[in-house]
Amino acid sequence: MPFFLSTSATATATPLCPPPSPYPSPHFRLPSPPRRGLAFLAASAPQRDLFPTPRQAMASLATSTAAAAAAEVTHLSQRDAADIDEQLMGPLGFSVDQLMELAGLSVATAVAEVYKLSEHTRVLIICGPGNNGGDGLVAARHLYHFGYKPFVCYPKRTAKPLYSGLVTQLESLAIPFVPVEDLPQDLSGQYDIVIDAMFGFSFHGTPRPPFDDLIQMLVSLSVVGDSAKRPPIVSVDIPSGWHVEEGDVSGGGIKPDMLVSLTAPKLCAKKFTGPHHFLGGRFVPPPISSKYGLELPPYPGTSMCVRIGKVPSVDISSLRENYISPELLENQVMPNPFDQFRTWFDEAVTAGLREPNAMALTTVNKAGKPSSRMVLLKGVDKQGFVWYTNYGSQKAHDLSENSNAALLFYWNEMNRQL
Ligand SMILES: NC(=O)C1=CN([C@@H]2O[C@H](COP(=O)(O)OP(=O)(O)OC[C@H]3O[C@@H](n4cnc5c(N)ncnc54)[C@H](O)[C@@H]3O)[C@@H](O)[C@H]2O)[C@@H](O)CC1
Ligand SMILES: [K+]
Repeated sequence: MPFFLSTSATATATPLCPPPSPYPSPHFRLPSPPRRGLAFLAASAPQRDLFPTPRQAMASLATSTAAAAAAEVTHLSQRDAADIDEQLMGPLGFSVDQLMELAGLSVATAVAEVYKLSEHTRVLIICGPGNNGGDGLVAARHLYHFGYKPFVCYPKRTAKPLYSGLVTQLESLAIPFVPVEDLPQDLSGQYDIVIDAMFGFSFHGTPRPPFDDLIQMLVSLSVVGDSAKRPPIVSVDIPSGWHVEEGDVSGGGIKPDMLVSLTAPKLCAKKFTGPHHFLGGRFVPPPISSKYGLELPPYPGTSMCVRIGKVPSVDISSLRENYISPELLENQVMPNPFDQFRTWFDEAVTAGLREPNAMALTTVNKAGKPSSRMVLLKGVDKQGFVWYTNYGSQKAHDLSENSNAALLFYWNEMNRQL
């Protein structure tokens, strides 16, 4: 029969311990000796100790990622890409400004998803004369608003109101426009990301000046051995200079680290071997999907981009986050840890964190073997923290043998754990 457990085991703890950070952090102390451990209280609540929502969400994310990797994603010919463009902006009622805005936003969100602001701040966006360049101008604006520091190289400006408007918008943000001749031959020292928005699906032949030199600059960048020592290259829709269908025919072209395909990948994307392939341009209406038989991965939630293909294997030791938080000193925290918990919990809820009531519960059996699992907080008062479980669970067994337990809340987005 189900019941719930409440604990006051951590009532005397000082429950304030931010993740590793430059400021002094109070310690989490287990009470010594612990109070009356865990009280088994009769209740008729159903078993709720699982974590259905995030677990299901994880499963569905894993499934959709794997599905996207496994399923044959449609690749468009140059002709079909241009046809789709025409139909979107003809019978389907879109304007070029709208599509460009959504495309540029997709590029910016994909970049921000992979290259965290804390490690990649300065972004050089090299823009070409057509709509691919326009996507770059839009992405520059969004990246600025995300907190990045964009620099734009836009050597062949198009004298149309759409483009001059985008330039004015960037100028109003004091985003620097860098002339080609002012770019250093080696971009590594000055930029943390380089976005290639020179040419998209209308590119033909061989690149003409000044884009030939700019492409060579990116080629030299991509041959630097240690990828950690150079800015990653992000290509918008097509790696500039590649044949739209055949790819890098000469083998001497740009080797981007990331490709953001728009609407649907073009045929050349089959030759892309970099670690990050994303799809953007979340505007494809059903008449286009059915006419061209488009098989594309679903966009998760409200995202403007979705990863296509395999998730790259990560070097675990390279994962790190620079925590930037206001100072937290012991004399700033409330004397009663329950009051402090309530204040922080309310802040976590107000900040819109996903399941701020999720907590890790660690129990220990009579042999001293610890076990941890996630449970959901169901209440808190001066008596302690409440969650639900049933007599048959391992945690219930452990608690009946050993009343010591620990709880951990981890509110990553707020740099707080408790
Ligand atoms: N429906 C879609 O698929 C959308 C497409 N968008 C973007 O639009 C791009 C296509 O835009 P455009 O058709 O304007 O074409 P591009 O941006 O691909 O390039 C066309 C421009 O490049 C020049 N050019 C072509 N070959 C050259 C060469 N060898 N040397 C020097 N210059 C050369 C042309 O004279 C023209 O000015 C897509 O790749 C994508 O980035 C987005 O803006 C919006 C939605
Ligand atoms: K490009």
